[in-house]
Amino acid sequence: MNLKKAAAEKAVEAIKDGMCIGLGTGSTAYWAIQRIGERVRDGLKIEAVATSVASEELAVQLGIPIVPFENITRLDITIDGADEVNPELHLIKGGGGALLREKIVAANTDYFIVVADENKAVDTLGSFALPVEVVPFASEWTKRRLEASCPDVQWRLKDGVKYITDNGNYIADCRYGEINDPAALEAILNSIPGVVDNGLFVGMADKIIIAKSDGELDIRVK
Ligand SMILES: O=C(CO)[C@H](O)[C@H](O)COP(=O)(O)O
Repeated sequence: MNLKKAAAEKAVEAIKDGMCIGLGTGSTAYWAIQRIGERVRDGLKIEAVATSVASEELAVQLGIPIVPFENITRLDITIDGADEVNPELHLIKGGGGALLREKIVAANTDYFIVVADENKAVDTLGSFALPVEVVPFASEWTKRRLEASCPDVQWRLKDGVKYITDNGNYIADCRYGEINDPAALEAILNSIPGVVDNGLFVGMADKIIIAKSDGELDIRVK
């Protein structure tokens, strides 16, 4: 059974005619976009924005109407994946490098649905290295500031060079171990000059759909 697909397809059931939809990024959001594409082919009337170039390209291939961000003021529903979800519905995101656009989109959405397989459910956030998006200017200085609060900070690399986000920035992957107060850490990180944003999504998810290997869906709501 494809757990990511099962969670994603359940989430897509919430989409109705006339809605503006935020499309997430990653291998779980991929299945949501595929299903939305099928429903559009069957006559669903929606408009969408995407949280990454990759998701936008996929949506366009599938015939999902993509509109400029400036053309809409608010999204009805966004469906996106996560790297970790905790029992309070707080998240770590950004494993795919799209955390900034994902957070902007989630923050401007009325109902943010997170889809995941059971491997993403944790009691305490922090096993997954927290992605922090950093502007390239003086980035080693910013990294040193991050190291003041985190024992293990590594630049994300792609093909041996620093990974560049869709926004032209770097990602520092920060291993904190257990993150017991995500809201406090989010505020600390975002107060460091040079940090654009970080992958902690605190209090943003309205619903989390976790597909389990026994075939059940674990659905958590705010
Ligand atoms: O935050 C993300 C991308 O920036 C993804 O939603 C997250 O990494 C989960 O990815 P996947 O569904 O492939 O496991």
